[in-house]
Amino acid sequence: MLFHVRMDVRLPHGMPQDQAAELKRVERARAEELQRAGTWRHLWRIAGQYSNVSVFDVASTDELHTVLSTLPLFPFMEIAVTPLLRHPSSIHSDDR
Ligand SMILES: O=C(O)C[C@H]1C=CC(=O)O1
Repeated sequence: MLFHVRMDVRLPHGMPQDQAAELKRVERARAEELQRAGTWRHLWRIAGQYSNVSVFDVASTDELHTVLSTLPLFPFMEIAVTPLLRHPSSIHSDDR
């Protein structure tokens, strides 16, 4: 199942820089791991914002929730999820 996910990161203004840097480091490591596994299919920065649009490929909404809610930055993100399905006019033979 494919899901479009938008994440808006909202780190507290008072968060110490070293804590923010460590959070970003572990978030990046987890994001890379999920991309290598094929779970996090696309990851795009939204220009001018500390936000991304992503596509996740998971077996269920339960799995998506588990993946998203265990991201290191999860407590500091607003997340919007949109389920996707193949468009009938798509010329692509798979869902990639
Ligand atoms: O930077 C972000 O958009 C938030 C999050 C997503 C991947 C990552 O490394 O951090």
